[in-house]
This record gives sequence, C-alpha cells and structure tokens, in this order.
Amino acid sequence: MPVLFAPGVGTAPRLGETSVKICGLTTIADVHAVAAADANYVGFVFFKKSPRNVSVAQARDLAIEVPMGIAKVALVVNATDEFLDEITAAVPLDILQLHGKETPERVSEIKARYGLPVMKAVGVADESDLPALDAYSAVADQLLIDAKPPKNADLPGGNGLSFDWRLIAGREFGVPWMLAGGLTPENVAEAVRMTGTQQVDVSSGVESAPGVKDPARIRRFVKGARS
Ligand SMILES: O=C(O)c1ccccc1N[C@@H]1O[C@H](COP(=O)(O)O)[C@@H](O)[C@H]1O
Repeated sequence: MPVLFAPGVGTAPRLGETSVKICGLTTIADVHAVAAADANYVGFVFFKKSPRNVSVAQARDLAIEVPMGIAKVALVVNATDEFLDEITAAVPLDILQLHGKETPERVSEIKARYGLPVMKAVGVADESDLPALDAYSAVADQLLIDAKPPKNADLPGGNGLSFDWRLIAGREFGVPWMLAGGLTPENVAEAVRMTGTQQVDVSSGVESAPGVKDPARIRRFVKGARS
C-alpha cells in the first residue's frame, strides 16, 4: 500500500523506509529538530486543553519554517467549519487530522469542503473497536490508529498510552495507516516489527516534559522507526 503524500509536497520516503510523524510542535526550534532528524510529517495541535496547543498565528509562523518535503498536518478535535475555515485560510497545510468523534459523514463533508487529504484518528482498546477502522477507511485518505483514551481523560490523544499491537498486526485497511499511542524511541522498532506498519506518529514520547520536545529523543525515535 503506497504511503500518502499530499500533492505538491516534495520528497516521498525512500522505498521500504518507515515514515515518521512528529506531532505537537510549538517552537521554531522544534521544526528545525524534526527537519534535522529527517521526519516526514509535522503536526500542529489545535486543542485548547493540550499542552501542545498552538494558536492559528503560531501555527502559521511554524508552518512557513517547515522545509519542502515534510507534510504539515493540522490536528483538530470536533472542529466546526468556522474554525476549519480560519486555520485553512491562514496556515499552509497538507493534511487535516481529525482526532475527535467525527462521524464518517463528517469526514466526507470536511474532505469535500477543504479539498485536503483527511487522516481520521481511531482509538483502539480491544477487538470491538476494529470495525470502526473499516468504516473510516471507506471515507478517509489515511487512518491514524491510536490507543483509546481513558474515560474522562482531558485529551483524546497525546496521553502516552499504547494498546495491544497484536490486534492490528499485519492488517491492511485499504488506505495507508499510521500507528500511534505511547510510542517512544525505546519501543518504536518493536512496534514496527510487530504490526508491520509503514508509518508511525508520536507526541509525548519525544518530550522532556509535557509539551516540550526533546531534539535528541526525536532523532532517536526516527532512527528507531527505521532500524
Ligand atoms: O498531542 C496532543 O496533545 C493531542 C491532543 C489531542 C488529540 C490528540 C493529540 N495527540 C495525538 O495523539 C497521538 C498519540 O500521542 P502520544 O504519542 O501517545 O503522546 C499523537 O501522535 C498525536 O497525533
């Protein structure tokens, strides 16, 4: 299954190499660290309760620093059209990541309205969560398979929690997919080996404190994903 790259976004990953998304950048130094580590995607979090939340103006300043060839992803949670209008008008973006309770119908609506590829996050805790992956693969351009957040969690993602990777080991979904949830430089090679994923996404696992990215951990994560 080919890995999705948005039109106009430069280099594709080298054949057979795991693609890496580093999510939750908040500073220009973060952008430089991700580019130096040779990651493929950067994510900007638009969610007020997150320690990684950025304003539209901040995201714009960060996005224009991102070198060609790295896809810029906006992470939103149950966003209104009004908010999506605002961010897509101000920030040069390549992909929209929907990380809330957006229905398949809402995913289709957003795809049609903004003309950007859409990646739908789906939380997995056990087998009963797997049918949702098939439902969303019919409408989204990519899936992001994350750990289901605990009940009453403040954040629907970015909690550093992983799920039982055996649930999706060797699975295909008809669209490209990314593994997320509790990945770290220490466990990412094993996660890739166990699941067969071609893409991984990380946020808290490459931080020294909530919302503070660590360049050395980012470097080690990218290396580990491709080892
Ligand atoms: O990172 C956040 O703060 C966040 C907030 C709201 C929704 C999703 C969020 N992050 C996404 O969750 C995955 C997993 O995070 P982690 O690596 O377990 O910390 C992350 O890759 C983001 O895409």
